[in-house]
Amino acid sequence: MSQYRTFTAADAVEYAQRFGGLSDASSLVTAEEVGDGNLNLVFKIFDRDGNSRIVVKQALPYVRCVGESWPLTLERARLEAETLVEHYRHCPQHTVKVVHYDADLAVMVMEDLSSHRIWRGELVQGRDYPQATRQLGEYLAQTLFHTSDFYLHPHEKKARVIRFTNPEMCEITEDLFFTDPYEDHPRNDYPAQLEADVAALRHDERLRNEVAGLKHRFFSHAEAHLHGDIHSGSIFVAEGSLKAIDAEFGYFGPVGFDVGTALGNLLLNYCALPGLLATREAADGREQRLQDVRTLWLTFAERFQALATEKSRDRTLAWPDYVGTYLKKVLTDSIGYCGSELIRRTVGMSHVADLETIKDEAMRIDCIRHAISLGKTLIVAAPHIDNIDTLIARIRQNG
Ligand SMILES: Nc1ncnc2c1ncn2[C@@H]1O[C@H](COP(=O)(O)OP(=O)(O)O)[C@@H](O)[C@H]1O
Ligand SMILES: CSC[C@H]1O[C@H](OP(=O)(O)O)[C@H](O)[C@@H]1O
Repeated sequence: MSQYRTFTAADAVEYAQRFGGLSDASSLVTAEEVGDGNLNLVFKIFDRDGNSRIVVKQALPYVRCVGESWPLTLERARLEAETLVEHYRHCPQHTVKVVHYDADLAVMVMEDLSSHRIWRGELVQGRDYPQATRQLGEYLAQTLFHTSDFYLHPHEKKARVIRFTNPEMCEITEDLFFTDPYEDHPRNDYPAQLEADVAALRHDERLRNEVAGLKHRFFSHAEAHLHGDIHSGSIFVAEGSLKAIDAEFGYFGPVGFDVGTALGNLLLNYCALPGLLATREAADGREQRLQDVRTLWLTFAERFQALATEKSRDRTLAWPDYVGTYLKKVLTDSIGYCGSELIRRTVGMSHVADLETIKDEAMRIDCIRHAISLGKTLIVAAPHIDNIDTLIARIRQNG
């Protein structure tokens, strides 16, 4: 019989006292539920002085933003905790530290990142964190290289693919990214004024063919242990610091999916900036986002290449030219998945604050239209773009 029960604030305090690993645990007295994501409960636990000290996250047996009509596996708490532990092993400087995990209660306790802010909110305000994209590139290179066939023994890799098989969470991505936006689906959600733009996606044969390929690779290419949902709302930043959280979509999939999701969220902000900031600041912000796209890819690719040169364990994959050949394929995938993130966040059910908070309705619709059009362009162009400067030129051409 499962011990699972949904935590109250009092339960979360008691749990943090027992399992938070703090030497002054009895000073923890109150909790506030701060979850603003689509799926789970998140409690900040405060001490007597009102300082937030530790965080307790619990999976609900359903999708929080929809309700009990959409049941969802509690197993996602294990997948999240174990993915974060694994990523922390390879990149502690850019991964939240998990202190404790409990399968029966679907709860994990983790370090409190209240000194940081969620990156998306900062991007929406036009606040720049100059080191963030370099740090994100480092996180992606370290976590994806060390969980790939370049590094892991083939037996160990296969055992991990099994341990991190994540069918229910992957199904959400499979549907929301690659199916719904290209069909007339009730979960889709976009302004009526964009009906013609969205209908055109359904009838674009080249686009549909590329999206089929992206979904097929998401199903079948177990290249590395992905974060699985590395958007700017899953990343905390502070001056000189970046930490990834929220890894419940973690599984072994195509490396370009993580890189492309991260790039896509920079470009969602790029599309939204004209609606968020005054003309001059928006133009500067957009230039900065394009530089961020460049820095993110180059840091990821250079660091992955260096790790492969230094640490590849498989003698065949260690052939000096091979990592370059592989990274070209990763760039193609990344551009495709980046385009699919732009489309699923505008046409599909799950939207982003960058676009949703634009106050002027006509401007908001223009920005969403731009994101859809850029997403479509990138998905179709991806197989023909073989370097980052061509990608940036293509983004500029699109407006
Ligand atoms: N370690 C943490 N420290 C401080 N706040 C956190 C931490 N983890 C999550 N949060 C807060 O909870 C919110 C939701 O967390 P998230 O992991 O994104 O939930 P979900 O899985 O529902 O998307 C975050 O946007 C952030 O405000
Ligand atoms: C029905 S889940 C929709 C959406 O929510 C997840 O994001 P988050 O956990 O950060 O709120 C993920 O991106 C899913 O695609």
